[in-house]
This record gives sequence, structure tokens and C-alpha cells, in this order.
Amino acid sequence: MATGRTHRPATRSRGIPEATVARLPLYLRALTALSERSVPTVSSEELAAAAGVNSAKLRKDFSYLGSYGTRGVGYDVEYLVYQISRELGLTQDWPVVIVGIGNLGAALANYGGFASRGFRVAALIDADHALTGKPVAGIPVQHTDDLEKIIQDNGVSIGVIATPAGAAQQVCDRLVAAGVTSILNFAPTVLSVPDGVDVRKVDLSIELQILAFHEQRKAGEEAAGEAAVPAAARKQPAADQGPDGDVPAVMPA
Ligand SMILES: NC(=O)c1ccc[n+]([C@@H]2O[C@H](COP(=O)([O-])OP(=O)(O)OC[C@H]3O[C@@H](n4cnc5c(N)ncnc54)[C@H](O)[C@@H]3O)[C@@H](O)[C@H]2O)c1
Repeated sequence: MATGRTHRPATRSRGIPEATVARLPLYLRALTALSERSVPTVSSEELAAAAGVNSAKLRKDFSYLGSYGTRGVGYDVEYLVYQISRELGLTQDWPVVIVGIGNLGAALANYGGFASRGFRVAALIDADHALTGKPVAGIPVQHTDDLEKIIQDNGVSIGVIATPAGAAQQVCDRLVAAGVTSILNFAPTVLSVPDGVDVRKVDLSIELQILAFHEQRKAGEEAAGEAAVPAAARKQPAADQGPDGDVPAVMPA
């Protein structure tokens, strides 16, 4: 679901384009499913279909990892899982803090998928004193007064912001000053960060707006397609439609 942009140049230091990096989690998810089914090898076409990516693009992406597969055999699933995990930095544990433990922050804290992917929720932080000490997903919520100490004690470099938009920049500034260098922002606001800090923004309403755009376009294409069908070939109303039977199913253009 991760969307938005990272404040980084289009090509990363080791020469892997940002677009390739963005597809690596898709490959990893498909490969992990194969690995769980004990599938030993996979062709680029099969893996591309499972990941929803074009197979030529997949081969190009894997060439950046130095992985070319074996002709007639394909790619070794376990080795690719290891290679991509290593490239994404998932072979090490990443302590994460979540700031803003309301509806969304609590849901994120309860999401088991972080831990299984190497992201350990190290601390939950909220400005509401009424929440301090209350466990969410088994972790006691701590107060924002202690934010800097919590970041330093836990060696946190990734922060998740789930506060209201008005508080997000101030929370971001404090996280960055305390040593956080990557932020996942759920608040509907654009954050300013210094060079060297990566921000990814997740906004489900933007995703829905994009889907709405495609829906509208599909509806427009359907209407245009129907207009292009000769009148004689258009669907006629069924005879037994009752009182409205004389209304054509497809209105003349
Ligand atoms: N990105 C998305 O797709 C998406 C989806 C849902 C909600 N959101 C956004 O996520 C944010 C949280 O939504 P919610 O429904 O959980 O809201 P909520 O009101 O339930 O929770 C917000 C929490 O943030 C805490 N808070 C406020 N100011 C703070 C500060 N300065 N420091 C630390 N904590 C602070 C509040 O005490 C509260 O517990 C909102 O900005 C909302 O718009 C985004």
C-alpha cells in the first residue's frame, strides 16, 4: 500500500534506480508466497505475473542485483528472497516508533505484518496523558515529553506519524532532531525535512481519487463505445418490461 515519494535522487548510491527499489517489495511478496509453498525455482514470466510487473522490466530490475537466473531453469526462489531482503535492508531488525496512537496508530501497532518483515514496533508515543501507560498491542503508550529519550534508547531510525495533520510537522521535526532519518507519514500534510531524511507519504484518499479517475475514464470509454455501435445493432428492450417496456435499454445517442 505504500504510496508517495521519497526525497531522494532517482538513482541510489549503488546504481539501483528508485523505480526498481519500489518494485523490489512486490517481487519479495510474490517470492515469499512461492517459498512458503516450497517452490524451488521460478521463471521470469511466472514471477512477473505474480508480482503484476512486465517480465522484461523484472529481468532488468534483477540485473541490477546481479541476478540473471539460469536459462531453462529460472531463478532460485530462496536465493532471490535472500538477495532482495538484503538489498532492502530487511536482513536486519528495524526498530520503529509510531507517534499518534489514535484509531490509525493503534491499528498500525496491532498489525502483525511489520514484525514478520523485520520492523519491530519499539515504542508507541502520544501527546494525550490519558493514554500514557495504557497498553496497545501489548506495548505501553509513552508520552511525547519523552520522545527524544525513547528514540535514542531504542536506536530508532524509522518513525511513523499518525497524528492529526496540524501536529505532524512539529512531530517530524522532533523525530528528525532526535536522530530519525526515515519517516512514514499518514497525516494529510506535506512534511519539510532536511537533506538525508526520507519521507514516504501514505494517503488512502489519494489512492481512491486515482481509482475514481480511472472509473470515470472507463465509464467515458463505455459510453463512447456504445455510441459507436450502429443503431440497428443496439440492444433492444425486452418485450415484457412492464410499464417501462417502451423505454429503450440503450438510449439513442
Ligand atoms: N493516510 C491515510 O490513508 C489515512 C487514513 C486514516 C487517517 N489518516 C490520518 O491519520 C491521522 C490519525 O488519524 P486517526 O483517525 O487515528 O486520528 P485520532 O484522532 O484517532 O488519533 C490521533 C492521535 O494523535 C495524538 N496526537 C495529537 N497531537 C499529537 C502530538 N503533537 N504528538 C503526539 N500525538 C499527538 C492524539 O492524542 C490522538 O491519540 C490523521 O492525520 C488522519 O487524517 C490517514
